[in-house]
Amino acid sequence: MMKRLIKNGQCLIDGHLQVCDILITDDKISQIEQHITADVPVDQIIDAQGLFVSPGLVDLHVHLRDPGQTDKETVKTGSLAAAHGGYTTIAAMPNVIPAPDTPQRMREMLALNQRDGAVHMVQYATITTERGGDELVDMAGLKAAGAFAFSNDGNGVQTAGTMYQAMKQAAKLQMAVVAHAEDDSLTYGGVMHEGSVSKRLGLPGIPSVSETAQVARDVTLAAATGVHYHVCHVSSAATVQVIRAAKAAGVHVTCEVSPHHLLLSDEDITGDNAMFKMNPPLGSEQDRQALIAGLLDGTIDLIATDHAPHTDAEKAQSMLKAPFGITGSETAFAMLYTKFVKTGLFSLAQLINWMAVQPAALFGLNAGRLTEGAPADLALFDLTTPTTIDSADFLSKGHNSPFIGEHILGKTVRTLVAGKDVYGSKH
Ligand SMILES: NC(=O)N[C@@H](CC(=O)O)C(=O)O
Ligand SMILES: [Zn+2]
Repeated sequence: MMKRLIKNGQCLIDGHLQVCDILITDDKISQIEQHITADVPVDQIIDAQGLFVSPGLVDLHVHLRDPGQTDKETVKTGSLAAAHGGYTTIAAMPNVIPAPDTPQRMREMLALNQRDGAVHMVQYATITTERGGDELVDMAGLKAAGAFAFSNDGNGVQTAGTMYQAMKQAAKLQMAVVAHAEDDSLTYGGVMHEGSVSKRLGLPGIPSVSETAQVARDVTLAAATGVHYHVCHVSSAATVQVIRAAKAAGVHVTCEVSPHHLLLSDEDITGDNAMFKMNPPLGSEQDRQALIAGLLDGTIDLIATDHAPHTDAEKAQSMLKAPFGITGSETAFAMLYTKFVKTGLFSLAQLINWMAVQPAALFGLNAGRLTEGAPADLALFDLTTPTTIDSADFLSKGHNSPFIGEHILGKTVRTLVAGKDVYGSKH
């Protein structure tokens, strides 16, 4: 038996930071007390003086590019990047090549995740074959093979009838449908949010109705089928309102917002810079305020990064040519802590609720809690020493972050998964 004692950390107890000691026995948390005087000798003492000891964060939306685009990321680098960000459980999106759209491909994907993942991983299957068209996957077979949920992320499901049939089957299997909502007939080849900024910059805009119209369709279908419908990276005020109304009507809908949509708006785009190109695009300042309000009133359930690494060469191109997506795993906690908790808009307990507790609870994952008997998945953050986000510190292959150079608090000091060090023990 391996016993490790985390001494003198600060834990959230009843919503407030209090000094605590945490005893880890093998892969579980065996005791949490203000002071643990180990009567049995421990194998190691980890000094957490002055550090925030958090339940490991849970990210329901990451892109690891493996197999198929390993110049952008691999399961190994992407999961290490997650660990660097304080995440101990991540859900990998299926837009890899080949996509996990059959039970056999799912088994191969899970074997790769198991072999190379530095943190706990769950895996999305696609909704349709090759993540497009209208041919539904073998949902029962994919569930039996170990799929976490179904998503065509990267693309919306264009045909209502296809989404309806997918939801019916997923409901029967008690699996969630996780939607990238985007109606392709409403995007007009845009590269950023359509509004005054896109006009000023002379760049083609994506009207936000491309997201809202599909979410409105889908909450109607979700009501009719009873499925758990989860909306990815909600980005506009109108979409928040559709989800708010659907929740009030009793539809089983949940949703996530990404850190970048909370932190940035199209007003931050001052020129043709692909570091600000992602899908859905950054909305207006009014959209950003509606996303914050949606989180605070419970319409938005959780925060997920949509970590989407691309190569330096791809993102050095014009907004017209570069691929959509920015990284997020390694910057999310520190950016949100610095910009929202330090400024008093969110409490630390709310942030941890959105980044760990809720994503686990809503999807039935055994994660996100710092309690006796829970898995020893922990992140230690330094909330007091100022640092600067430096791409040289990234473990991701991607450096496509608009937050490089930001001055932050909340650097990750150490991350443990199932009682083992996965980040920081040598740093
Ligand atoms: N968000 C993005 O801009 N890009 C994602 C796909 C996605 O989540 O839509 C990607 O895989 O690169
Ligand atoms: Zn998406």
